[in-house]
Amino acid sequence: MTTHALTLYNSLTRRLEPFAPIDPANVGLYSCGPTVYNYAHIGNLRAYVFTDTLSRTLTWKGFGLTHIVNITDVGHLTSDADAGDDKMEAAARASGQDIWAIARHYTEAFKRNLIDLHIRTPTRFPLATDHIAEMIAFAEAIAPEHCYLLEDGLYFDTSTVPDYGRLARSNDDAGESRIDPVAGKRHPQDFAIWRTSAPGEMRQMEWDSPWGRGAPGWHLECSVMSQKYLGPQFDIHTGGIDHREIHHPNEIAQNQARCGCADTGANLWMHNNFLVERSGKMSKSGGEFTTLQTLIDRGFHPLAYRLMCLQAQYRSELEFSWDNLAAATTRLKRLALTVQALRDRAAPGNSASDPAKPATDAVRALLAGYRDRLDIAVCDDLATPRALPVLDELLADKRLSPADRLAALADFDAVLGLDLAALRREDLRVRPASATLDAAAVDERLAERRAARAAKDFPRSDAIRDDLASAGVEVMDGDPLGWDWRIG
Ligand SMILES: Nc1ncnc2c1ncn2[C@@H]1O[C@H](COP(=O)(O)OP(=O)(O)OP(=O)(O)O)[C@@H](O)[C@H]1O
Ligand SMILES: [Zn+2]
Repeated sequence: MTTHALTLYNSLTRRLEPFAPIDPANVGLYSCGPTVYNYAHIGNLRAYVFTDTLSRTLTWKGFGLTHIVNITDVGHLTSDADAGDDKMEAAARASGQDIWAIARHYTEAFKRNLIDLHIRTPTRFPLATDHIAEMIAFAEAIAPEHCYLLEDGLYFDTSTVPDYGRLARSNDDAGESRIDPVAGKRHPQDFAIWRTSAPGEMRQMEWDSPWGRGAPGWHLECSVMSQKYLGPQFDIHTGGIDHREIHHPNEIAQNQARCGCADTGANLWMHNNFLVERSGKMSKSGGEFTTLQTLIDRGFHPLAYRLMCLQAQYRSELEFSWDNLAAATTRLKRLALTVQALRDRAAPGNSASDPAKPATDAVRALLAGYRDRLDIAVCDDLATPRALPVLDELLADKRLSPADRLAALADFDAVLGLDLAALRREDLRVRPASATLDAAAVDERLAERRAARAAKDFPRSDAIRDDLASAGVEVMDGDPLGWDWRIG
C-alpha cells in the first residue's frame, strides 16, 4: 500500500489538485494518439513516456485503469485549426501510396516504438476510421443547435457553449492568433467538425454524410472515441501542450454541446511540455526529425531515451541533444551494472552471496522509507527527477542486503518502467548502423590484444585498441563487459 495522496496539475484550473477519481477501481484515461502519416519523432514519444508514467503510477497506487490511446488515421490537417490539407492524404499523394497501407505501416511502427520504450500497451488503440458512423451521429445530434454549414463543411459555432476556450485561456494567452482565417466563419475560433470534399478533390478516404461526402474533423474524433470508451464524464485526458490551445478546447466545446451542460468530458486535463532542440520544437511537419530508430542506428538504447525523459518533470521543456542522451546512457549503464552486481551477489548458490538474513525492524523501516520517498516524489505531479536519486541511494545502501535492495527495486521499475530487474549491461550494447565490424570480429581482435598484452607487446596492444576505436569500438579495460560500440 502506498500512503500519499496523488496530486496532479490540471490545465483547466492551472492548479495542482488532489486526484479524486470517479471510480477508483476503474480510472478512465484518454491520451490523444499519433497522426500516422509518418514515423513518430522522439518529441511525440515523450508524450507517451509521460502517459506511461501516469498510467504506471495509477496502477502502482492501486487504482484500476482503462487507458485509451487513439490512432488518428484521418482528419488531422496540416494546421491544427482549419487550414491546409489532411496530413494523411498529403502523405499518400506525396508517396504515391495507398493511404490505408500508410496508416497501417506507421501505426505498427508506433506500436513498436512503445514496446521498445517499455511503454505498457494501453487497454485499446481505437482507429478514427473505425468510428465514422459514430462521428456522424454525434455531429447530427449537435448540428441543429451548435453548427452551421459552409461550402467546405459543417462548422461548430463556439459562441453556443459557455466559456469557450477556458482551457486555452485564449483571451489572455496568444491562442487565437494561431487560428487561420476561413471565409464565412462566424468567429475566428469556430472549427470544422465535418469537411466536405471539394468538387474534383481526389480523396482516398471519404465517406457519405448528411453534409456531403467528406471526412470528419480531427477534434470530433477524440470527443467521440473518448466518450465511447470512457463515458461522457471520465477522469483524465492527456496530450502535448500544443493541444491545450486548439484541439482540446474544441473537444470540450463539442462535449458540452453533446451533453447540453457545462461539463468538459474529462475532470482533469494534463499536458506534457515539448521536447525541443536548439532550433525549436521538434516537429514532423517541419521536415527533418529524429525518430527512435535514428537513436538506435546511432547506438543508443531506447531506454536511455526513456531515462532522459524521466530526468525532467513532464511539465518542463526538455532539450534534446546527443550529449544529454549520452549522459543518460552512462547513467543507465551504471544502474544496469549496479543491479547486475546485486543480482550476482544475491544469487543462491553463489559462494560470494551474502547469507539470507531475516528482515529486522531496522531493515523493514529502511525499505519502507525508500518506498515512501518514491511515493512522495511521484505523488507530487509525477516528479520523476526526484525519484531517480532515491533509486541511486537505494541501490548503494549497504545497510540492506542485495536481495532486499532488489526487492525494493521492483517498486521503482513498476513506476519508472526502466526494466532494471531484467536489463543486462549487454543489452545496452546497441550496434550502430554504421558499424563495419560485427561482435565476433571485435571479440577476435580483443583476443589478439589480450595475447599482445600477455606478451608485454604494448605497442601492438595499443595499435589494436586504436584500430578498434577507428572502427567505432570503445575498449573499456575496467568494465566487466570489456567493450562497447561508440555511440553518437
Ligand atoms: N516536440 C514535442 N514534444 C512533446 N510532445 C509533442 C511534440 N510534438 C508533438 N507532441 C505531442 O505528440 C503527440 C502526438 O502528436 P501527433 O502525432 O498528432 O503529432 P503531429 O502534430 O502530427 O506532429 P508535429 O506537430 O510534430 O508535426 C501529441 O500529444 C502532441 O501534442
Ligand atoms: Zn485528440
